Amino acid sequence: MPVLASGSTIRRQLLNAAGVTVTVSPVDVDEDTLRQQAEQKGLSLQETALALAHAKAEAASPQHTGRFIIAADQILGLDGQAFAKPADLTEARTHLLTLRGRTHTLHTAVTLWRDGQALWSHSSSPTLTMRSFSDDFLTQYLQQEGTALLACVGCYRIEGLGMQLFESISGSSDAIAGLPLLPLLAALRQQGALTA
Ligand SMILES: Nc1nc2c(ncn2[C@@H]2O[C@H](COP(=O)(O)OP(=O)(O)OP(=O)(O)O)[C@@H](O)[C@H]2O)c(=O)[nH]1
Repeated sequence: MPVLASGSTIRRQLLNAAGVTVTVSPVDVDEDTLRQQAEQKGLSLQETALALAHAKAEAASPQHTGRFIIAADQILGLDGQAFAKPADLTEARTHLLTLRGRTHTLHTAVTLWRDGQALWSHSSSPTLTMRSFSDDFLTQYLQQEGTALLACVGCYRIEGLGMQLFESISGSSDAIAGLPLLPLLAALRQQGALTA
């Protein structure tokens, strides 16, 4: 059974729904410091997301010898500026007002490790254009979604009400939710962790 080195509920749900049972084993890496170091090295947001995914897999490795470890990371980019998950609903409102009527990118990376080695990784950059929703809609949306939004880097759940925020989307809904499934399932088959 692979290990999912993530505290993201939707990542586990996506794998379970696709028939992949995982052992959830979140890790505690200092994402802010790693992001700052990546920026100082001149890494792109996409490269930074991949570096963070690797850092999470590496942190999980010691306690899961011999097992496949799946780790992922997602950074929202708007005109080159990175957004992290909101600290509270006030910040979520501010984020959504900034994203309103504009196109942002979800730089998403996933990696597969075993015994301290990276076996495979993949990056995906869905782009999403938010419609110019009204202030009334935003107030209603925040009231309905509540603190569940604090777990979402874009302050939306694409699998639910979040879909009402958008004018257009390019990319798969699983990549938007934080885990590019088809490439990961192919990698798990290729490594013999799933039946081909
Ligand atoms: N439910 C849901 N979650 C989303 C969506 N878009 C982004 N997310 C979540 O936003 C989070 C992005 O932050 P990350 O730093 O990659 O992951 P995390 O939540 O900190 O969890 P770790 O993997 O333990 O670091 C992930 O949990 C994604 O699953 C969405 O549309 N729906």
